[in-house]
Amino acid sequence: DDQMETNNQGLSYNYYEKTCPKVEEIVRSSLSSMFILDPSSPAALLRLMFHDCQVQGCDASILIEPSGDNHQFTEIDSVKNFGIRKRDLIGVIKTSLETECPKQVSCSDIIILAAREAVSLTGGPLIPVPLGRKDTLSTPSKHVADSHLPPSTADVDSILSLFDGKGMTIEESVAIMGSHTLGVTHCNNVLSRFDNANATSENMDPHFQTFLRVVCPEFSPSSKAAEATFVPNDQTSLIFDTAYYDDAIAGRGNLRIDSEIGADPRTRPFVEAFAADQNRFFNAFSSAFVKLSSYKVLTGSDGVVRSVCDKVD
Ligand code: HEM
Ligand SMILES: [Ca+2]
Ligand SMILES: [Ca+2]
Repeated sequence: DDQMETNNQGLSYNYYEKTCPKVEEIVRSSLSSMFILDPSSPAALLRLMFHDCQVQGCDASILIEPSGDNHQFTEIDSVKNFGIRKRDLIGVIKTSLETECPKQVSCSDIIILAAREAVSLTGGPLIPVPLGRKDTLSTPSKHVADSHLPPSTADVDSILSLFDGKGMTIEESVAIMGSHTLGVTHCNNVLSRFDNANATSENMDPHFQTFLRVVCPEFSPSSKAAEATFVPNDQTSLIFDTAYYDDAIAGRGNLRIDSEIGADPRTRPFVEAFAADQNRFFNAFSSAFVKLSSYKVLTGSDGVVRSVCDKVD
């Protein structure tokens, strides 16, 4: 029948059935070749989704390239977006989709589908995602991005309240942090862990601390060296698995949150459950992913389908 099943946010699981039936297939096949060329790109695309959704909702605002007078003052210039990479891959997929079904598929849906493939193609669950997001025409300021993206020193309290604001349970919040099973952290984001004056160094295995100090010696956090050196996010940083939770329990988390989540009495039970049961992690991750990717979406006439992802035209 023609009736569309829509969720609370006005998204639906068969949104492109008539206008671009092959959309999921095209995104998947474009990404599988891109991921072979650079196996670190799934991590970049998963983080890209989080940072887009966190600032003004999942509306592809993060792809807008600063131009003219705006330069240095827009979303992507925020220091919190340090390390965001591979935004251009969304544009490449968009170009293929414009050939197949012109002006139909939004850049914001492509970001979500790319993140979904990042998880699936690295060994995680294949998450059914509702579609129908529209793109924004307004560019958030650097200041807005600074205030909505979490600092690298975020603690358990702050992430629980951040994800609670997206309707997630504690179990789902612990699951979505499992995104750090992929990718890297640059030394500039790690150096605060050596600062014993604040609580950021808690729950750190001494051997792991030694490893971090070797990879990230005492450079200044703003130095080129600190921004050019990185550590893997878990022992299997190209594979979507539960090793992140083993590391959190053992005190081998790179960031304060990756460590504290393994020690805090509110989160530790879920960290242990996920370390022991991959299915339980994948199920909780999938429902958390749908909540995160449905956050403050534009639908219908509230937004547009931009024809080029990095420009508002
Ligand atoms: C809310 C608490 C979070 C904090 C404080 C946080 C912080 C960070 C930081 C500081 C990095 C390192 C960036 C770099 O040095 O290049 C990072 C990497 C990453 N984050 Fe998060 N993150 C959080 C939540 C999330 C969520 C919800 C996702 C996905 C849904 C995510 C996905 C990733 C991925 C995949 C990477 C690796 C990126 C790459 O290799 O390029 N993070 N995160
Ligand atoms: Ca956004
Ligand atoms: Ca992993």
